[in-house]
Amino acid sequence: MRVGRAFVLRPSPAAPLLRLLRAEGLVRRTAALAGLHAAELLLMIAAWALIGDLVFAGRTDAGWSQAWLLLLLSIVPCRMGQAAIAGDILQRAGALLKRRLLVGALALPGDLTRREGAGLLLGRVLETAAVESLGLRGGLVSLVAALEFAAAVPILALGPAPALHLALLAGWAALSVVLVRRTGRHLAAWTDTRGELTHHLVEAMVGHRTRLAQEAPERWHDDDDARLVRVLAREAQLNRSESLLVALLPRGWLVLGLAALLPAFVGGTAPTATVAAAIGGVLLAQRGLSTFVVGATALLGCGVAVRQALPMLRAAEAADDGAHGLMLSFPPVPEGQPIVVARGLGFRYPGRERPVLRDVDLAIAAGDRLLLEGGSGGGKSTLGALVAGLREPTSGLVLLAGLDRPTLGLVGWRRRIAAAPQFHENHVVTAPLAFNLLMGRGWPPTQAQLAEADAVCRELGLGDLLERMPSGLQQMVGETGWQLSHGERSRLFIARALLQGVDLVVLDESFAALDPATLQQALRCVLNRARAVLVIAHP
Ligand SMILES: Nc1ncnc2c1ncn2[C@@H]1O[C@H](COP(=O)(O)OP(=O)(O)OP(=O)(O)O)[C@@H](O)[C@H]1O
Repeated sequence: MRVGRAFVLRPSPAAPLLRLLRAEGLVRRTAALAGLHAAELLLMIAAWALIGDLVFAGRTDAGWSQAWLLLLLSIVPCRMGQAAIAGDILQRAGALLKRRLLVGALALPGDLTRREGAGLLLGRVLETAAVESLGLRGGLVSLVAALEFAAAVPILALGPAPALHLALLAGWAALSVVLVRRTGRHLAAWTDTRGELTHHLVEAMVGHRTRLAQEAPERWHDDDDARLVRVLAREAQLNRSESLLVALLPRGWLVLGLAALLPAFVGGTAPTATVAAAIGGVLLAQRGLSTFVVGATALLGCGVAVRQALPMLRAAEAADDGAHGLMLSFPPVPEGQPIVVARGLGFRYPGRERPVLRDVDLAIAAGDRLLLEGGSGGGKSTLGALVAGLREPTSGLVLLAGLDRPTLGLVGWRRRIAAAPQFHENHVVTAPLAFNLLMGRGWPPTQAQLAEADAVCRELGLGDLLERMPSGLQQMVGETGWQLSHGERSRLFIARALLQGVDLVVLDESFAALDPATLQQALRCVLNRARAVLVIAHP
């Protein structure tokens, strides 16, 4: 069902980013900022050139001094404009970045979150704060440094040793790049070891109760010291590299730049005005280098953080691509009509030699009540995840109401099929019970949705629980709230899937924790309420 899609021309990967930046007015604002800074530099150079001319010509009358003052004063509005625009850019770009990261964090593929583990992902999220603070400021500061550097070049060209000065400046710029890259490597290594430490700590905390019960106390902190020593060693390397950058680059240039003027001083051949111009150029380039060190250090931090945030930014892009299902309408599939049709379906987990599923044909129609049984590890949950759109097949085709996944997008798929994954894959969010039940329907809920949630809970045998909870449906549940029992949680998961009002509900071992009488009651509720259901269970 990819008809027509092959003819859509894909824009370059930078195009969506540029579109976003344009939409936020960031390109225009950055150009305005660069313009104001260039104006400030020109005014400053003109002011100093004017005063230099006057002093060398011995003319110090009031008119010229007033012109000089006027030039200096015009710098003030330039500076004010720059500060206002820079603040505006930081605020807009920060908001844009936060939005993208939030979209991306929720759209991360399930396998990636599982593979990396909560700790490493938390580390990534924390690092992304640096993208905003360091990246944006670093970018603006580097822009200023580039302008100062560019302004120094023509001024040095006016001096008594233009070729020597420009060659030295080029060499020094090359050295700066080498030192910055070296610092970047140390920063990346330090960030990686720090991320591993965060991951280790989070894993230790998540598994805290198991470790208390199972692990010998003398082994609780086995690895901690070694990890900490590794982080500190990397940090020391980074500090040495940064010190060299900050101390050597601007000051080294000042010494070299002034030393290059010595022959002109000693020989006394060059006109004083050209020597003064060259000193001005050396000082301006030194200012550019100092600014560059600040900007480059910030940009390095940002680069490392972007590397961490990349999966989230990519996932945000994929979510944009997968959101076209929003534009389609989803009338319920009529009784007897196919909801899901799969042909030659296959799935192999990355890194595994053999596929878990091979050549599966499957058809589920509106009104069907299906039971999928099989031994442990046979691939039942994997098939359920493929049907629910939580995984994509490695071969074969799945159609949902006649459309394929690229056409519907994840959003469209979710509008037709709801899944209650296995217990260890499902989660009670720390929030009111009502939110946990209706999170698939948007928030805040209507009175009718709340009444429906209440009715489904009672049909599933959760009436007693609702009576016992002081705040009923508004009771906080989850890790730090009311602790639901195993059987209560599994019925919450069933209710959550039923309340999404979709064509097909996939329930993966959702009844395993229930006693026989409660199981019968829950099954009756599911059979009454679901338009079609696929139940996965052990024989
Ligand atoms: N992320 C993964 N990476 C590699 N292999 C996996 C992954 N998830 C599952 N498997 C393997 O795929 C096989 C099928 O798993 P699946 O969970 O689909 O089986 P199941 O029939 O639902 O099993 P059970 O009844 O025990 O829940 C198992 O051998 C499992 O170890």
